[in-house]
Amino acid sequence: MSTETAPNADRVSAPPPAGWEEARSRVYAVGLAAALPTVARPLVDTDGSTLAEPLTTRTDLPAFPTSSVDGWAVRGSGPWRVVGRVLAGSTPAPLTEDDTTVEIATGAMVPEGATAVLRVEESKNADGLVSGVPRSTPEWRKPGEEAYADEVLLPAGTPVDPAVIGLAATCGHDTLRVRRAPRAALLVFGDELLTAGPPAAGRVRDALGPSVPAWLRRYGCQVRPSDVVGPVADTLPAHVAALRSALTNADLVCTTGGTMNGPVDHLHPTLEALGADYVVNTVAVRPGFPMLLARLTGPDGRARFVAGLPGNPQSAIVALVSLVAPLLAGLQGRSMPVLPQATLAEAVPGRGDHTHLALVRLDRAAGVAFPVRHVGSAMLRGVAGADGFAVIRPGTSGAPGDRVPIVPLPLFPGERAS
Ligand SMILES: Nc1nc2c(c(=O)[nH]1)N[C@H]1C(S)=C(S)[C@@H](COP(=O)(O)OP(=O)(O)OC[C@H]3O[C@@H](n4cnc5c(N)ncnc54)[C@H](O)[C@@H]3O)O[C@H]1N2
Ligand code: MOO
Repeated sequence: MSTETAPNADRVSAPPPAGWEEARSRVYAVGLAAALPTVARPLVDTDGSTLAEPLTTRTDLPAFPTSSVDGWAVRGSGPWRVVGRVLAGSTPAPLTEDDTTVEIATGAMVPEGATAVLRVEESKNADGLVSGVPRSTPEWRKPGEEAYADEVLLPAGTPVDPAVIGLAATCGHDTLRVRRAPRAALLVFGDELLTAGPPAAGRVRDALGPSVPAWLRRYGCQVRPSDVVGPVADTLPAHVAALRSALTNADLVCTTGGTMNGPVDHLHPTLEALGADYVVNTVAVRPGFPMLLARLTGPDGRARFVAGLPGNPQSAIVALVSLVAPLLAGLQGRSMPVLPQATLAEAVPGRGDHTHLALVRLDRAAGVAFPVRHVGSAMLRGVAGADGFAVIRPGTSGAPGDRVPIVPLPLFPGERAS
C-alpha cells in the first residue's frame, strides 16, 4: 500500500502502476480484511446478502420417515386390514400387527412397524381389505437422506439467493446471520457535464451518474437516490465537502472523473485533504489506467473506501469490473470472483506492457468471445452490446482460437440475448 500524499508533486518518485492482476488481489484482500459487520436477519430479508456462518441443518432431512406417495402403509405380506389413516402433519400410532395397514397421504409420517408403502393406484380395496404388490424400490424418504442434523450444507461467504433461502427454511432456520449489503455512494465530477438534453457547445451528457448506481446495485450494493451527487463543482473545497459528506453513510464512495492531473482534477488533493491512503493508485491496464482505490478510517474505526473511476465512460466501467467488483466481494466476505474463460473468435491487439481489457460479446453455448466495435474509452456504444471484457495479458496479443479470461459485466440473464 502506498502512502503517497502529494498527488501532483514529485511524480518521478511516484510508485509504478500496479499490474492488473496484482491490483485486483490487493483490493480483494483489503476488502476482506474490512468485511462488513454481520447481522441476524429474518429469512425473507436475506436475498442478496452473504452467509456470515456456514448453513447447517437443525434436524435430519427429512426429519422423519416420509411417504412419497398416496397409498397404504402396510405391515407384512397382505392382504391388509385397514386400521386407520394418517395425513401429512400428524404423528401416527405404530402398526403393531402383521397384515394391517393405514391409509397414508404423500408427505405423511410413515408409522413405525410399516414394512412397505403401496401406491393407491396399484392397490385394491375390497370392504376394508387391501391387496396389491408394493414396489421393490422404497416409496418413502428416510431421515437423513438429504442431510444429517448439523451437517454443513453451504460455507460462509455463500451469496444468499432464493434457492439458499428455501434450503435454509427447509433446515428449520427462522433467521440467518449474514453480512449486510455494502452501502455505496457516487460523486460525479465535471463542470462540463449536462444532466438533461443533448450534448452541445463543449458540454457532454453525464453518462455515469445515471448508470453507475445501477451497476453498483448489480454488485449487491445499496445505493439510495440521495447517495448520488453531482456534478460536484470543480473546486477543491466542493470536492472535499462532497466526499466527506458521502463517507458518513457509505462503505464505498465511487467518484467519476478528475483522476488525472489536469487543472480541475481535484480527486488526489481531496484524498490527501481527508488523509486517505492509496491501496492502488493507477493500474497498468488499458483503458482505465488512472483508476485508483483509497482507504480511510471512519469515525467508528471501520475502513471506508473511495474508488476513483476515470472520467472517460468506458474507462469508468473498466475500473468498476477491475477494482470495485473484487473490493465488494471482499467486503461481503465472498470469495474472489473466478473469471470464466472463452475462445477468441478474432484477433485482439495487445497493449504493450499493459493488460488490455477488450469488450466482447459472448456466445455462451459455444464458449466463444467476439470483439465488438466502438470501443474507444470515451464511448459506451461498445459496452451496451458487450457481455464483458476479454483479458489480454501484458506483452501478449490475442489470436483467434486463444483461450482467455473474461471479466463479466454484471448483467442479468437474458439481457444480451442474441
Ligand atoms: N496529459 C494526459 N492527459 C490524459 C491522460 C494522460 O495520460 N495524460 N490520460 C487520459 C486517460 S487514459 C483518461 S481515462 C482520462 C481520465 O481523466 P479524468 O479521470 O481526470 O477525467 P476527466 O478529465 O474529468 O474526464 C475525461 C473525459 O471524460 C468525460 N467525462 C467525465 N465524466 C463524465 C461523465 N460522468 N459522463 C460522460 N463523460 C464524462 C470528460 O468530459 C472528458 O472528456 O484522462 C486522459 N487525459
Ligand atoms: O483510461 Mo483512459 O484509459 O484510456 O481512457
